[in-house]
Amino acid sequence: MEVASAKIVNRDEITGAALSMFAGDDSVEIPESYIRTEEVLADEVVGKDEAYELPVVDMAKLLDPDSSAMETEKLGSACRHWGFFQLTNHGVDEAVAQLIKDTTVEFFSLPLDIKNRVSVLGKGAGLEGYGHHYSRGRGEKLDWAEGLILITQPVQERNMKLWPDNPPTFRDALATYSVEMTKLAKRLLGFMAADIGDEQGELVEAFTDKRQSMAMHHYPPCRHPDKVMGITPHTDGLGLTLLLHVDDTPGLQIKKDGRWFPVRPLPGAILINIGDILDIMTNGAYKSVEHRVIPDAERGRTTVVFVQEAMVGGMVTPLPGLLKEQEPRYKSIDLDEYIKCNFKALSEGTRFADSLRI
Ligand SMILES: O=C(O)CCC(=O)C(=O)O
Ligand SMILES: [Fe+2]
Repeated sequence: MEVASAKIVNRDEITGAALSMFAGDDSVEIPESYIRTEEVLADEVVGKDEAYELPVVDMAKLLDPDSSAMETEKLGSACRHWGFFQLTNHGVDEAVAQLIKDTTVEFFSLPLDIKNRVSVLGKGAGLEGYGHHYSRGRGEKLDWAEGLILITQPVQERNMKLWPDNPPTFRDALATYSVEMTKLAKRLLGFMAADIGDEQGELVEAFTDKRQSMAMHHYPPCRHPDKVMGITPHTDGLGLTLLLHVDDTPGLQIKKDGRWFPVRPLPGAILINIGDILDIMTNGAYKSVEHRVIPDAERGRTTVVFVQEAMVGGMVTPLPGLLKEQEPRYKSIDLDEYIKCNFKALSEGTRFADSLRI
């Protein structure tokens, strides 16, 4: 990540005490810094008794000329109304996906001193490395999770000192999966472009050869899931997010019409969501939607999340082609400046993209 942005982000180190607590050691009382019952219970969670369906988009149908138009409409509707969808038949090599899943589980199961070799506090790290997620405003409460964040593309921006060499498969598994995510994002963006009427290929171009980063999250089970948060409510500040569920433990919740909708992981699917930059680039047509994670009472949950950045000529801006027929709904801003402001706002518990609205 940009060195400039890295300094703004505050991530706490994972301590031995935190890991014992995560492991369910009852002699360790959950410290105040993790307790946020009021926040967890503040808004209603849609229960099992209410039927709802998160959009599912089928890449095979997008690619088939007979069904492509209808499926593209479905994709567009998901991006406009939910900001999230599960992508099936995504074409990511199964062995590549399995290897990154196994590698992620292996990494998190290593002893703390080994994981801390790539700690957020070491080797000049800021945003990158192993530790807690960012502390985000609201009294700087800590999330009930351990995580590893790394820049994966462009290759010359990789901070190899923070790429674990244990498990030994880690580096290759991540590099290979990163290429798959780049390809998948590009393919998907092509259909999004068709949906928003971007005829000049501006959207795909905006994402081509831009920075990609990844976050691996491990949310240990918590016997008091209404007291702690796995990840604080947020929208994704960057472009497009692609999330791989390593297991079938639920936990992610999406905000819609003031209520939290739990996501039921769909085996084999990749969960896609719109980040703030993509919301801005589509001039507000696609929604970057708030989400959070609540740990499960019984089972741990692990995810591998990839994030693609985007810009047009160095700027975060509604696509110029769209502005020929629409008034801009967002101000334009230099990408580096955007990233700095985005992380600063995150650490203050606010959302920078809101301040760009016209
Ligand atoms: O792990 C998850 O389900 C969500 C992770 C997330 O929201 C993020 O990395 O931005
Ligand atoms: Fe997120």
